[in-house]
Amino acid sequence: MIEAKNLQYHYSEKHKLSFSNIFIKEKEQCLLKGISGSGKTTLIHLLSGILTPDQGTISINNVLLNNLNQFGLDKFRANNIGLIFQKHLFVQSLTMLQNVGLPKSFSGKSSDKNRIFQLMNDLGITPLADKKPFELSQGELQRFSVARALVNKPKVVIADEPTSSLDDKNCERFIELIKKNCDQHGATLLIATHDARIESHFNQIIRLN
Ligand SMILES: Nc1ncnc2c1ncn2[C@@H]1O[C@H](COP(=O)(O)OP(=O)(O)OP(=O)(O)O)[C@@H](O)[C@H]1O
Repeated sequence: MIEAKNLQYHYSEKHKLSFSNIFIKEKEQCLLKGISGSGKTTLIHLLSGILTPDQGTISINNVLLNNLNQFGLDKFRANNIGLIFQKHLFVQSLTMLQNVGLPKSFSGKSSDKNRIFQLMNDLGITPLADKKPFELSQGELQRFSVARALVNKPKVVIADEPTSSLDDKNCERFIELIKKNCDQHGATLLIATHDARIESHFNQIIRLN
């Protein structure tokens, strides 16, 4: 469940953003749409506790993020939210297998190799497991981002333009995998996107003004 009320955020005095209230029920799968600059990425960063709102409240699965300090937020995110970003941030000195396992160690759980390999097999990236991030293409890194986001079986998955660097085949594969995984684990899914290819897969659409 994702609930946001009366959210406001400003990057500068001249630039203030306010958002309509949002309520996404547990297990719902939803797209976040809006023209460029409407605040999709900002909203995703607020919902995942990366940015702190100037005003308003955010609850994820009935936990009020406003009540958590930085350490609490980081721990809550590692345990409960799978994030997929437009830009792929990986630790360059680690292999992809080690990178995918990182959320497990952040959340204080031991590594689940079966889960990691099952996800990498589903995404067709197992042969790249021993490579380092700088050796991979953007599309390959994107698929590793998906594996990393899902490794902890999060109850909420939030993605920002996850299919922008994928060809049609991998875009289709991504949507199938993410929807299937969210269904299997009862996770709520929110995807911010411009990608017309994925719209038909979702009934629920939130539009930002
Ligand atoms: N770090 C920043 N500093 C100042 N202004 C910012 C910053 N990040 C975003 N903005 C501004 O805030 C507004 C919302 O940006 P945001 O990236 O959230 O929109 P978006 O809908 O995700 O855009 P796009 O679809 O182009 O990715 C834009 O006007 C943008 O210029």
